Amino acid sequence: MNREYVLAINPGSTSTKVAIYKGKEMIKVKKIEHSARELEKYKKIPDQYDYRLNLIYEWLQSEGISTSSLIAVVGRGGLLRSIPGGTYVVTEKMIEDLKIGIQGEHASNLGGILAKGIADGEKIKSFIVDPVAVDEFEDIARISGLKEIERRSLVHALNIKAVSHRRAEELGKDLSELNLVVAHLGGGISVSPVKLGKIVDANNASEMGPFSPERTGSLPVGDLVRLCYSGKYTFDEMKIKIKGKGGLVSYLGTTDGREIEERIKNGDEYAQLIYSAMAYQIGKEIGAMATALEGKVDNIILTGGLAYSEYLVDIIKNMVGFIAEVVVYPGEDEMKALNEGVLRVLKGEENEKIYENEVLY
Ligand SMILES: Nc1ncnc2c1ncn2[C@@H]1O[C@H](COP(=O)(O)OP(=O)(O)O)[C@@H](O)[C@H]1O
Ligand SMILES: CCCC(=O)OP(=O)(O)O
Repeated sequence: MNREYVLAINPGSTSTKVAIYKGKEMIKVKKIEHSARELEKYKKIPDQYDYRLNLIYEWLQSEGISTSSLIAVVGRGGLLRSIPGGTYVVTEKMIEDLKIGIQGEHASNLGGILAKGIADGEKIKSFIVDPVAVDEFEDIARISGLKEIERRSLVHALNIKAVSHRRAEELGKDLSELNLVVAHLGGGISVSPVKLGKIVDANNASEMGPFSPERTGSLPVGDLVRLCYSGKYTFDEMKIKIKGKGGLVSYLGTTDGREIEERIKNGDEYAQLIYSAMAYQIGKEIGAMATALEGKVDNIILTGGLAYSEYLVDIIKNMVGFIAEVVVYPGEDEMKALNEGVLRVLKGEENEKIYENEVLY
Protein backbone atom coordinates (compact mmCIF):
# COMPACT_ATOMS: atom_id res chain seq x y z
CA MET A 1 0.00 0.00 0.00
CA ASN A 2 1.13 3.55 -0.78
CA ARG A 3 2.31 5.39 2.29
CA GLU A 4 0.73 8.83 1.90
CA TYR A 5 -0.80 9.99 5.18
CA VAL A 6 0.51 11.74 8.29
CA LEU A 7 -1.32 10.92 11.53
CA ALA A 8 -1.30 13.81 14.05
CA ILE A 9 -2.12 13.20 17.72
CA ASN A 10 -2.80 15.95 20.27
CA PRO A 11 -3.54 14.61 23.75
CA GLY A 12 -5.25 17.11 26.06
CA SER A 13 -6.53 16.94 29.60
CA THR A 14 -10.07 16.01 28.51
CA SER A 15 -9.63 14.80 24.93
CA THR A 16 -7.30 13.31 22.34
CA LYS A 17 -7.52 15.17 19.03
CA VAL A 18 -6.50 13.08 16.01
CA ALA A 19 -6.24 13.99 12.35
CA ILE A 20 -5.10 12.46 9.07
CA TYR A 21 -3.36 14.65 6.50
CA LYS A 22 -2.49 14.06 2.87
CA GLY A 23 0.13 16.69 2.16
CA LYS A 24 -1.34 19.91 3.57
CA GLU A 25 -4.93 18.70 3.24
CA MET A 26 -6.77 17.46 6.31
CA ILE A 27 -8.62 14.31 5.28
CA LYS A 28 -10.13 13.25 8.64
CA VAL A 29 -10.29 14.75 12.09
CA LYS A 30 -11.83 13.75 15.40
CA LYS A 31 -11.86 15.01 18.96
CA ILE A 32 -12.06 11.85 21.09
CA GLU A 33 -13.53 12.98 24.43
CA HIS A 34 -12.52 11.37 27.75
CA SER A 35 -14.77 11.62 30.76
CA ALA A 36 -13.25 12.69 34.10
CA ARG A 37 -14.48 9.35 35.52
CA GLU A 38 -12.55 7.38 32.89
CA LEU A 39 -9.30 9.32 33.40
CA GLU A 40 -9.58 9.15 37.20
CA LYS A 41 -8.78 5.43 36.93
CA TYR A 42 -5.20 6.26 36.00
CA LYS A 43 -2.78 7.46 38.63
CA LYS A 44 -0.25 9.00 36.27
CA ILE A 45 -0.46 10.39 32.74
CA PRO A 46 1.64 7.58 31.11
CA ASP A 47 -0.78 5.03 32.65
CA GLN A 48 -3.37 6.31 30.14
CA TYR A 49 -1.25 5.03 27.22
CA ASP A 50 -3.14 1.80 26.37
CA TYR A 51 -6.54 3.44 26.89
CA ARG A 52 -5.80 6.33 24.48
CA LEU A 53 -3.88 4.11 22.01
CA ASN A 54 -6.83 1.72 21.65
CA LEU A 55 -9.20 4.63 21.02
CA ILE A 56 -6.91 5.93 18.26
CA TYR A 57 -6.73 2.49 16.61
CA GLU A 58 -10.54 2.18 16.86
CA TRP A 59 -10.93 5.59 15.23
CA LEU A 60 -8.51 4.72 12.39
CA GLN A 61 -10.40 1.51 11.79
CA SER A 62 -13.78 3.26 11.79
CA GLU A 63 -12.44 5.68 9.15
CA GLY A 64 -11.03 2.85 7.03
CA ILE A 65 -7.43 4.12 7.44
CA SER A 66 -4.82 1.36 7.68
CA THR A 67 -1.61 2.12 9.59
CA SER A 68 0.20 0.71 6.54
CA SER A 69 -0.88 3.87 4.65
CA LEU A 70 0.93 6.15 7.13
CA ILE A 71 4.17 7.85 6.15
CA ALA A 72 4.81 9.30 9.64
CA VAL A 73 3.13 9.89 13.00
CA VAL A 74 3.42 13.16 14.94
CA GLY A 75 2.38 13.99 18.49
CA ARG A 76 2.16 17.19 20.53
CA GLY A 77 5.33 17.26 22.60
CA GLY A 78 5.34 17.55 26.35
CA LEU A 79 7.25 18.74 29.40
CA LEU A 80 10.64 17.50 28.24
CA ARG A 81 13.95 19.04 29.21
CA SER A 82 14.25 22.58 27.83
CA ILE A 83 14.94 22.55 24.07
CA PRO A 84 14.78 25.01 21.15
CA GLY A 85 11.74 25.01 18.86
CA GLY A 86 11.56 22.68 15.86
CA THR A 87 10.56 19.20 14.67
CA TYR A 88 12.10 16.39 16.71
CA VAL A 89 12.39 12.66 15.99
CA VAL A 90 10.99 10.68 18.92
CA THR A 91 13.94 8.80 20.41
CA GLU A 92 14.23 6.33 23.30
CA LYS A 93 15.79 9.05 25.48
CA MET A 94 12.85 11.35 24.75
CA ILE A 95 10.39 8.57 25.66
CA GLU A 96 12.24 8.03 28.94
CA ASP A 97 11.90 11.75 29.84
CA LEU A 98 8.26 11.90 28.74
CA LYS A 99 7.42 8.92 30.94
CA ILE A 100 9.15 10.46 33.95
CA GLY A 101 7.60 13.87 33.20
CA ILE A 102 10.98 15.52 33.62
CA GLN A 103 9.44 19.01 34.02
CA GLY A 104 6.10 17.79 35.35
CA GLU A 105 2.93 15.93 34.41
CA HIS A 106 1.01 17.16 31.35
CA ALA A 107 -1.32 15.32 28.97
CA SER A 108 0.94 16.30 26.06
CA ASN A 109 3.64 14.03 27.54
CA LEU A 110 1.66 11.22 25.90
CA GLY A 111 1.94 12.76 22.40
CA GLY A 112 5.41 11.46 21.61
CA ILE A 113 4.81 8.14 23.37
CA LEU A 114 1.63 7.44 21.38
CA ALA A 115 3.25 8.59 18.11
CA LYS A 116 6.24 6.25 18.59
CA GLY A 117 4.00 3.36 19.68
CA ILE A 118 2.03 3.54 16.42
CA ALA A 119 5.02 4.37 14.17
CA ASP A 120 7.22 1.56 15.49
CA GLY A 121 4.59 -1.02 14.49
CA GLU A 122 5.02 0.20 10.89
CA LYS A 123 8.78 0.89 11.08
CA ILE A 124 8.14 4.53 10.13
CA LYS A 125 9.30 7.73 11.84
CA SER A 126 7.57 9.50 14.70
CA PHE A 127 7.99 13.17 15.57
CA ILE A 128 6.98 15.89 17.95
CA VAL A 129 6.83 19.60 17.00
CA ASP A 130 7.40 22.68 19.18
CA PRO A 131 6.62 21.06 22.55
CA VAL A 132 5.47 23.00 25.62
CA ALA A 133 9.09 22.79 26.86
CA VAL A 134 10.42 24.93 23.99
CA ASP A 135 12.94 27.28 25.57
CA GLU A 136 14.23 30.21 23.54
CA PHE A 137 14.48 32.57 26.51
CA GLU A 138 17.10 35.25 26.64
CA ASP A 139 19.19 34.79 29.80
CA ILE A 140 17.83 37.94 31.39
CA ALA A 141 14.31 36.44 31.31
CA ARG A 142 15.40 33.48 33.44
CA ILE A 143 16.15 35.52 36.55
CA SER A 144 13.34 35.28 39.09
CA GLY A 145 14.47 37.30 42.08
CA LEU A 146 15.42 34.31 44.25
CA LYS A 147 18.63 32.42 43.49
CA GLU A 148 17.10 28.97 44.09
CA ILE A 149 14.22 29.61 41.67
CA GLU A 150 14.65 30.12 37.92
CA ARG A 151 11.90 31.38 35.59
CA ARG A 152 11.12 28.53 33.20
CA SER A 153 9.80 28.50 29.66
CA LEU A 154 6.58 26.43 29.74
CA VAL A 155 4.50 27.82 26.95
CA HIS A 156 1.90 27.08 24.25
CA ALA A 157 4.79 27.06 21.77
CA LEU A 158 3.05 25.04 19.04
CA ASN A 159 0.16 27.47 18.57
CA ILE A 160 2.26 30.57 19.24
CA LYS A 161 4.72 29.57 16.51
CA ALA A 162 1.86 28.56 14.17
CA VAL A 163 0.00 31.90 14.44
CA SER A 164 3.28 33.83 14.20
CA HIS A 165 4.08 32.04 10.90
CA ARG A 166 0.51 32.72 9.75
CA ARG A 167 0.87 36.45 10.40
CA ALA A 168 4.27 36.58 8.69
CA GLU A 169 2.77 34.89 5.61
CA GLU A 170 -0.14 37.35 5.57
CA LEU A 171 2.28 40.26 5.72
CA GLY A 172 4.47 38.67 3.01
CA LYS A 173 7.45 38.72 5.37
CA ASP A 174 9.75 36.20 6.95
CA LEU A 175 9.07 35.57 10.64
CA SER A 176 12.72 36.40 11.33
CA GLU A 177 11.93 40.02 10.35
CA LEU A 178 9.03 40.51 12.80
CA ASN A 179 8.50 41.35 16.46
CA LEU A 180 5.17 40.10 17.81
CA VAL A 181 3.47 39.80 21.18
CA VAL A 182 1.32 36.67 21.11
CA ALA A 183 -1.31 35.84 23.74
CA HIS A 184 -2.68 32.28 23.67
CA LEU A 185 -5.96 32.51 25.60
CA GLY A 186 -7.20 29.02 26.47
CA GLY A 187 -7.79 26.99 29.63
CA GLY A 188 -4.22 28.14 30.39
CA ILE A 189 -2.85 31.47 29.16
CA SER A 190 0.58 32.16 27.63
CA VAL A 191 1.74 35.67 26.71
CA SER A 192 5.04 35.85 24.81
CA PRO A 193 7.20 38.36 23.03
CA VAL A 194 8.16 36.62 19.77
CA LYS A 195 11.35 38.44 18.79
CA LEU A 196 12.47 37.81 15.20
CA GLY A 197 10.85 34.33 15.39
CA LYS A 198 12.01 33.33 18.88
CA ILE A 199 9.93 33.05 22.07
CA VAL A 200 12.34 35.10 24.17
CA ASP A 201 10.13 35.31 27.29
CA ALA A 202 6.76 33.99 28.50
CA ASN A 203 4.74 34.02 31.69
CA ASN A 204 4.71 30.19 32.30
CA ALA A 205 1.13 29.19 31.47
CA SER A 206 0.90 26.82 34.44
CA GLU A 207 1.86 29.12 37.30
CA MET A 208 2.41 32.75 36.38
CA GLY A 209 0.99 35.71 34.50
CA PRO A 210 -2.72 36.47 34.13
CA PHE A 211 -5.29 34.21 35.76
CA SER A 212 -7.08 31.98 33.27
CA PRO A 213 -10.30 29.91 33.19
CA GLU A 214 -8.71 27.22 35.41
CA ARG A 215 -5.40 28.64 36.71
CA THR A 216 -4.50 31.35 39.22
CA GLY A 217 -1.50 32.77 37.38
CA SER A 218 0.77 34.89 39.61
CA LEU A 219 -0.51 35.44 43.15
CA PRO A 220 0.54 37.82 45.93
CA VAL A 221 3.50 35.75 47.07
CA GLY A 222 3.39 36.42 50.83
CA ASP A 223 -0.30 35.54 51.04
CA LEU A 224 0.31 32.41 49.00
CA VAL A 225 3.07 31.25 51.38
CA ARG A 226 0.80 31.91 54.39
CA LEU A 227 -2.00 29.88 52.77
CA CYS A 228 0.42 27.01 52.08
CA TYR A 229 1.43 26.92 55.77
CA SER A 230 -2.08 27.56 57.16
CA GLY A 231 -2.59 23.83 57.71
CA LYS A 232 -5.83 23.99 55.71
CA TYR A 233 -4.47 22.36 52.57
CA THR A 234 -2.09 19.58 51.57
CA PHE A 235 0.63 20.06 48.96
CA ASP A 236 -1.51 18.27 46.33
CA GLU A 237 -4.56 20.38 47.18
CA MET A 238 -2.55 23.57 46.76
CA LYS A 239 -1.20 22.36 43.41
CA ILE A 240 -4.76 21.77 42.17
CA LYS A 241 -5.87 25.17 43.49
CA ILE A 242 -3.19 26.84 41.36
CA LYS A 243 -3.72 24.76 38.22
CA GLY A 244 -7.18 23.25 37.72
CA LYS A 245 -9.29 25.00 40.33
CA GLY A 246 -7.90 28.54 40.14
CA GLY A 247 -8.88 31.52 38.02
CA LEU A 248 -12.45 31.90 36.70
CA VAL A 249 -13.58 28.56 38.13
CA SER A 250 -12.49 29.56 41.65
CA TYR A 251 -14.63 32.73 41.58
CA LEU A 252 -17.52 31.69 39.34
CA GLY A 253 -17.64 27.88 39.50
CA THR A 254 -17.22 27.50 35.73
CA THR A 255 -14.43 27.70 33.15
CA ASP A 256 -16.89 28.40 30.33
CA GLY A 257 -16.53 31.90 28.90
CA ARG A 258 -19.87 31.65 27.06
CA GLU A 259 -21.72 30.77 30.23
CA ILE A 260 -20.12 33.72 32.06
CA GLU A 261 -21.08 36.10 29.26
CA GLU A 262 -24.70 34.91 29.53
CA ARG A 263 -24.59 35.71 33.25
CA ILE A 264 -23.19 39.17 32.52
CA LYS A 265 -25.96 39.79 29.95
CA ASN A 266 -28.44 38.88 32.68
CA GLY A 267 -27.01 41.55 34.98
CA ASP A 268 -24.54 39.54 37.12
CA GLU A 269 -22.16 42.32 38.24
CA TYR A 270 -19.82 39.98 40.12
CA ALA A 271 -19.32 37.83 36.99
CA GLN A 272 -18.64 41.04 35.05
CA LEU A 273 -16.00 42.14 37.58
CA ILE A 274 -14.15 38.80 37.53
CA TYR A 275 -14.31 38.31 33.76
CA SER A 276 -13.15 41.89 33.15
CA ALA A 277 -10.33 41.39 35.68
CA MET A 278 -9.03 38.45 33.62
CA ALA A 279 -9.00 40.66 30.51
CA TYR A 280 -7.32 43.43 32.54
CA GLN A 281 -4.54 41.08 33.67
CA ILE A 282 -4.06 39.82 30.09
CA GLY A 283 -3.78 43.43 28.87
CA LYS A 284 -1.20 44.25 31.53
CA GLU A 285 0.87 41.15 30.63
CA ILE A 286 0.82 42.10 26.94
CA GLY A 287 2.03 45.57 27.90
CA ALA A 288 4.86 44.05 29.94
CA MET A 289 5.92 41.76 27.08
CA ALA A 290 5.84 44.72 24.66
CA THR A 291 8.45 46.39 26.85
CA ALA A 292 10.63 43.26 26.50
CA LEU A 293 10.64 44.22 22.79
CA GLU A 294 11.40 47.85 23.71
CA GLY A 295 8.04 48.81 22.22
CA LYS A 296 9.13 47.75 18.70
CA VAL A 297 6.06 45.56 18.12
CA ASP A 298 4.75 44.89 14.61
CA ASN A 299 1.55 43.19 15.81
CA ILE A 300 -0.16 41.87 18.89
CA ILE A 301 -1.90 38.53 18.24
CA LEU A 302 -4.78 37.16 20.32
CA THR A 303 -5.48 33.46 19.81
CA GLY A 304 -7.01 30.43 21.64
CA GLY A 305 -10.63 29.69 22.55
CA LEU A 306 -11.18 32.88 24.56
CA ALA A 307 -10.24 34.95 21.52
CA TYR A 308 -13.72 34.05 20.17
CA SER A 309 -15.06 36.38 22.86
CA GLU A 310 -15.74 39.90 21.55
CA TYR A 311 -16.26 40.97 25.15
CA LEU A 312 -12.70 40.06 26.19
CA VAL A 313 -11.10 41.09 22.90
CA ASP A 314 -12.66 44.58 23.14
CA ILE A 315 -11.31 45.17 26.65
CA ILE A 316 -7.83 43.95 25.67
CA LYS A 317 -7.79 46.01 22.45
CA ASN A 318 -8.72 49.14 24.40
CA MET A 319 -5.80 48.54 26.75
CA VAL A 320 -3.06 47.59 24.27
CA GLY A 321 -4.18 49.05 20.93
CA PHE A 322 -1.82 52.00 21.45
CA ILE A 323 1.17 49.62 21.23
CA ALA A 324 0.47 48.00 17.85
CA GLU A 325 -2.33 46.68 15.64
CA VAL A 326 -4.15 43.80 17.36
CA VAL A 327 -4.83 40.77 15.15
CA VAL A 328 -7.30 38.09 16.34
CA TYR A 329 -7.00 34.42 15.33
CA PRO A 330 -9.61 32.66 17.49
CA GLY A 331 -9.11 28.96 18.31
CA GLU A 332 -5.89 27.15 17.60
CA ASP A 333 -4.05 25.67 14.65
CA GLU A 334 -2.22 22.96 16.55
CA MET A 335 -3.14 19.97 14.36
CA LYS A 336 -2.16 21.86 11.20
CA ALA A 337 1.06 22.99 12.91
CA LEU A 338 1.96 19.39 13.84
CA ASN A 339 1.44 18.22 10.26
CA GLU A 340 3.32 21.14 8.72
CA GLY A 341 6.27 20.63 11.07
CA VAL A 342 6.57 17.08 9.73
CA LEU A 343 6.07 18.13 6.10
CA ARG A 344 8.90 20.68 6.36
CA VAL A 345 11.21 17.84 7.44
CA LEU A 346 9.92 15.26 4.94
CA LYS A 347 10.37 17.78 2.10
CA GLY A 348 13.89 18.61 3.29
CA GLU A 349 13.00 22.29 3.99
CA GLU A 350 14.11 21.91 7.59
CA ASN A 351 16.38 19.46 9.38
CA GLU A 352 14.84 17.09 11.91
CA LYS A 353 16.29 17.61 15.36
CA ILE A 354 17.57 14.96 17.77
CA TYR A 355 16.42 15.61 21.33
CA GLU A 356 19.62 14.39 23.01
CA ASN A 357 21.70 16.81 20.92
CA GLU A 358 19.52 19.86 21.58
CA VAL A 359 18.86 19.69 25.34
CA LEU A 360 19.77 23.07 26.85
CA TYR A 361 19.76 21.93 30.48
N1 LIG B 1 -17.25 31.99 21.91
C1 LIG B 1 -16.63 31.95 23.08
N2 LIG B 1 -16.81 32.94 23.96
C2 LIG B 1 -16.18 32.94 25.16
N3 LIG B 1 -15.34 31.97 25.55
C3 LIG B 1 -15.13 30.93 24.71
C4 LIG B 1 -15.74 30.87 23.44
N4 LIG B 1 -15.33 29.73 22.83
C5 LIG B 1 -14.49 29.09 23.69
N5 LIG B 1 -14.36 29.82 24.82
C6 LIG B 1 -13.56 29.51 26.01
O1 LIG B 1 -12.22 29.20 25.63
C7 LIG B 1 -11.63 28.37 26.62
C8 LIG B 1 -11.00 27.14 25.96
O2 LIG B 1 -10.05 27.56 25.04
P1 LIG B 1 -9.12 26.48 24.27
O3 LIG B 1 -8.14 27.25 23.45
O4 LIG B 1 -10.02 25.49 23.59
O5 LIG B 1 -8.40 25.88 25.54
P2 LIG B 1 -7.72 24.48 25.87
O6 LIG B 1 -7.27 23.89 24.55
O7 LIG B 1 -6.64 24.92 26.78
O8 LIG B 1 -8.80 23.69 26.56
C9 LIG B 1 -12.76 27.93 27.56
O9 LIG B 1 -12.71 28.72 28.72
C10 LIG B 1 -14.00 28.25 26.74
O10 LIG B 1 -15.13 28.49 27.54
C1 LIG C 1 2.56 24.00 30.14
C2 LIG C 1 2.21 25.07 29.13
C3 LIG C 1 1.22 24.62 28.09
C4 LIG C 1 -0.17 24.45 28.62
O1 LIG C 1 -0.53 25.02 29.65
O2 LIG C 1 -0.97 23.68 27.87
P1 LIG C 1 -2.53 23.36 28.16
O3 LIG C 1 -3.26 24.66 28.20
O4 LIG C 1 -2.94 22.48 27.02
O5 LIG C 1 -2.59 22.64 29.50
